[in-house]
Amino acid sequence: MHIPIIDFSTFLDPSSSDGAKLKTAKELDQACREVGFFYLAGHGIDSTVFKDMLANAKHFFTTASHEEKEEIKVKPSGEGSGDDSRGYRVVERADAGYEALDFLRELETEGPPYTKGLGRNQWPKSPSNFRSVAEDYTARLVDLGIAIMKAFAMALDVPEKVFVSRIDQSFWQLRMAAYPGVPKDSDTSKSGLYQHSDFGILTFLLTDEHRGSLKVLAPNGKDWISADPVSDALICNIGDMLSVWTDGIYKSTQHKVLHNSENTRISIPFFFDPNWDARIEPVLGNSDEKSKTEGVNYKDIFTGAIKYPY
Ligand SMILES: O=C(O)CCC(=O)C(=O)O
Ligand SMILES: [Fe+2]
Repeated sequence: MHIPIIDFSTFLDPSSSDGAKLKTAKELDQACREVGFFYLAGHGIDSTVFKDMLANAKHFFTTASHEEKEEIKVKPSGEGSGDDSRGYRVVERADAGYEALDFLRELETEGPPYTKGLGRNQWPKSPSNFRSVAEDYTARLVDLGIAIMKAFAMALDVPEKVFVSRIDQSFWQLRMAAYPGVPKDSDTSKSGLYQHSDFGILTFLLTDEHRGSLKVLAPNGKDWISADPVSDALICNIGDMLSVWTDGIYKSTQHKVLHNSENTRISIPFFFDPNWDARIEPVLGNSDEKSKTEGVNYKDIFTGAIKYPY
């Protein structure tokens, strides 16, 4: 299996012809049907933004004190300003080990107390540009997510508004993760993330230079392929809800992290998800009954996926 590199610049360029845009959209479409993963180049985001994001995440995980981390840790919903999902957490399980910071779109809701997912973000105080860099990055990826959905609509011959009206207030989630370094002589890695598929629409992943940590399941269901970083490109993958939306034509491919280096690995997934109130139903009228589902409500999927404590 080969993870293709898609140059998206033609689609983003307003002076491109419809024919040229369709060609790019079809390349994307093919990657989503066959692999469910692709590298996105020509996305228009300056590499300094990537560098700043990775540097700020590394700064927080490697230099923040225990107290600073505790202060912004994820708290249960109903307790103070907690909502189960935003802030700092440590995962130490048999099948996963990492530290994470999660930020989500803030909806205009009453509170505190907050219900699951509907609270407010908790930002590290240092470095001082942490929040502005992350918010700038988020704004760029929200625009990119909408543009890619337009490309999918074009390639699939679905009216653009069917997709756009359900993702134009995307309930995005920005995660910064640190997978701990693993001592050379240790025989099992406790640094990683169990096999899974992402539950939303589209994931944009930015990682540091470590190779061999992210593994993607090949279509034969046996081989694991390393999805190593490609300079200045984002690693993208399809989530379960887009797979449902496209009658199973786009693959939400299984993947996992097994980190074996002696150094901390920084990884920053951005989950581009539907609007909080969106209902997603298959749109293609695919005649294959096996791929048919009734459809799903995003907020049910999200609240089902967030299981506090982690
Ligand atoms: O860190 C990575 O490379 C991937 C993380 C991931 O798959 C996830 O958070 O869903
Ligand atoms: Fe994932």
